[in-house]
Amino acid sequence: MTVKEDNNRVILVVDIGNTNIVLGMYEGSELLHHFRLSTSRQATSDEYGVMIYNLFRMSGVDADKIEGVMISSVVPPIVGVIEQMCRKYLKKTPLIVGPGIKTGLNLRYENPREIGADRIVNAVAAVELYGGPLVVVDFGTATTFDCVDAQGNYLGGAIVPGVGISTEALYQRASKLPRIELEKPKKVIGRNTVHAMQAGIIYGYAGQVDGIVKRIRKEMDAEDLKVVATGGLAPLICAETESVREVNPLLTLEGLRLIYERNRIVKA
Ligand SMILES: Nc1ncnc2c1ncn2[C@@H]1O[C@H](COP(=O)(O)OP(=O)(O)OP(=O)(O)O)[C@@H](O)[C@H]1O
Ligand SMILES: CC(C)(CO)[C@@H](O)C(=O)NCCC(=O)O
Ligand SMILES: [K+]
Repeated sequence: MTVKEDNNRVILVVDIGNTNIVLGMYEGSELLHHFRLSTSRQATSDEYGVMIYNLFRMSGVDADKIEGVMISSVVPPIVGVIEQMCRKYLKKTPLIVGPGIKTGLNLRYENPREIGADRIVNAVAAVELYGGPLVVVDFGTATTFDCVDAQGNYLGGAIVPGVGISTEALYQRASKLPRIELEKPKKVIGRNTVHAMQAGIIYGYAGQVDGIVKRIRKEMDAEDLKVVATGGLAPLICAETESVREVNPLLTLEGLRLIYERNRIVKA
């Protein structure tokens, strides 16, 4: 790994999800490193501090070079723990996506505070990279659909049980169904249990995306709607969709970086 010797500022972005905490280190617009930790509701700020310390050491980035930290969280109890970790180990007070943070979007949810921060962050990145009108699909713990029109209005969207949790429920609740490897089966008509489950999950989720997108396109009256996807399972599912044009696994980190830049207070 290369160690950057220049004095350029580095920012740390942190996406706290229900399954994973994803961290990215950016120098300017360049993503130097990214890491995925499993979300632990028990871990203390010191335990997260040890992880961060090791990640910095492993990647050869000097923690003193961190100019600032931008966090989004959809797990309320963890954000305070990570915030404390940043203060103690990085000597930085992080910015947190929420009220008071500029996103550049006009949030048209009935109650904007209710929108998951990750959904806002995805929408910000997608608008910047692809331009509206668009829909972002994120295959995380939940699969989320977020719509933005050509004027930058965040319109809302849809929330579906995610691929991982629905597959887990099937295995937990049906005695004869095993835990399976998620890979594309050769045919949609499965002739054994594993192939039948793989067909149902992969083609089912792909069809769900195409079906919801079709309705969104109609409701937004946007023939030119762009469909962008992110999240761990996006490549697998989206290869089977007709509507998804772009898969960008790092969309949420990009969004956090953009929001940081829009809210950065330059110290004299
Ligand atoms: N190969 C796989 N087989 C089965 N389930 C998987 C696989 N890869 C990921 N998952 C599950 O899919 C879900 C989404 O995974 P992913 O890693 O994209 O989460 P994430 O985007 O970090 O989610 P969040 O942001 O909500 O924490 C998780 O519940 C995960 O356990
Ligand atoms: C839907 C999830 C769980 C996806 O991570 C998250 O965005 C969330 O908790 N949202 C809050 C509800 C909403 O966005 O309307
Ligand atoms: K996510």
